[in-house]
Parts: sequence; C-alpha cells; structure tokens
Amino acid sequence: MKLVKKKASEAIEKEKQLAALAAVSYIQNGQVIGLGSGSTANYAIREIGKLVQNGFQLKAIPTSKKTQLLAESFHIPIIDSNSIDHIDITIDGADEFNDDMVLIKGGGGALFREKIVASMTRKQIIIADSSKLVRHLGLEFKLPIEVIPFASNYVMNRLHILGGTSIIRQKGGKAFVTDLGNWILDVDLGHIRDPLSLSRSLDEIVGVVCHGLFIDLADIIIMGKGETTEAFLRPKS
Ligand SMILES: O=C[C@H](O)[C@H](O)[C@H](O)COP(=O)(O)O
Repeated sequence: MKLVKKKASEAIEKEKQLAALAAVSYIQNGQVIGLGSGSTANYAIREIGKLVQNGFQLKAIPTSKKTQLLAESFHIPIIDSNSIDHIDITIDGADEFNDDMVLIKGGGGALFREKIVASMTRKQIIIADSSKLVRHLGLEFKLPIEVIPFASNYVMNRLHILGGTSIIRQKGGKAFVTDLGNWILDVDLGHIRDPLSLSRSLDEIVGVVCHGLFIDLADIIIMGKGETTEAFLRPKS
C-alpha cells in the first residue's frame, strides 16, 4: 500500500516538473517574469535559476516571501512591482482548474499577490499536475478567501447567506497570517456552477481582500500528464 502511494506521489511530482519545464521554455532573454508560489511553481523557479546562470538577463517579481527567498537563492534578480508597467510572463500553479480555464488558487495563502501579478501579466502560464483538472470546481478544494482579520466574523456571516461554510485557516494553533497581514477563510460553497456571479458577490463583501477564483486570468494552462504535457489555451477574444 505504502509503495503504491509513493509511486503515485512520484508520478505527480514528475507531472509538475514536466509542466514547469514546458512553461519555462516560453521565457525569452530580457523579460520581466512573475514568479508564482507553491510546489509546482518552485520547479519553474529552479529552471529559471538555470537560465540566469546561463546568462539570461531576467528581472523577476515574486508572489510571496517564500518565493522571493527561493528566487534569491538561485540569484534571480528581484525588482519592485512598482518599477514596471507590465510583466511579460508569469508562471504560477493552481489548486484546481476546469475546462473553462477558471482556477481556484490560494492553497498556500499567496492569492492576493498572485492575483495582482496575474493582472499585470501579458502571458499568464499556469502549471499543474493532472489531479488539478476537475469537472466540478469547489467540490474537493475549498475556496480560499483572504480577509481583513477585523472583518472575519462579518465576512463569514455574509458567506453563510451565500450558502458557504467557512473556517479560519490555522497554522500552529493560531490563525494563519498572510504575507500582507490578513487571514484566510477556507470556504465550502459546494460545486461552484457560476464562478463569475460568485466572484462578483464576493468582491462586494466589505472585508474581503481577495478571493481565490481566477477568471480570465490564465492564457495557457500546461498540465503534466504521465510522461508528457497537455496545453489548454485561452480562446482569443
Ligand atoms: O497560494 C498558493 C498558490 O495559489 C499555489 O499556486 C497553489 O496553492 C498551488 O500550489 P501547489 O503547486 O503546491 O499545488
């Protein structure tokens, strides 16, 4: 049993690596790169580090403190997000995505900076293993919502009216605190059938800083599948 589990997790890691490698091949010398957060994005950051080592002149904007530390360990030059007008390519992970390329993000708590970086980005590449593609968004993975701590009870009540059951994410027996000093609610809203309408309702709640639904923000999703990768492209509007 243990051996089967180990093989399954090795296969998942392989898929993450393959997706990361494929995404990094889009990067050109001289570009400004957004660096995502999470275990899949970490594989891409390692590869970007190799590009820098091989002489690529890149500038990077990290989506979390952890990512910044990892990038710095690979000597990837970090710049201030306010020093540029756009990011050429961002490579980031996702917790779930569906056929319409709607994502749930925020499993690691980095959703707010990830959404800002995605919004500044011309080509957003999402990388994932095959377990992340789901038919029903929100059933397996609860929707992360970053909230101002002062407003958490109010926001939970408002989410209850929308049919959501929330828990405050914990770490070490205390509320998990994001890089920006906020809390995360993990919200069970059942199957998210209409992400756009839900997104609008969530954006209207005072105290919600950011929610983990990413709509129309992914240009390409590269999914590792076994020994190969599959790409999903956003239709041109
Ligand atoms: O806040 C974290 C991010 O949205 C991650 O990109 C997401 O949780 C996926 O992480 P992983 O690649 O570790 O599954």
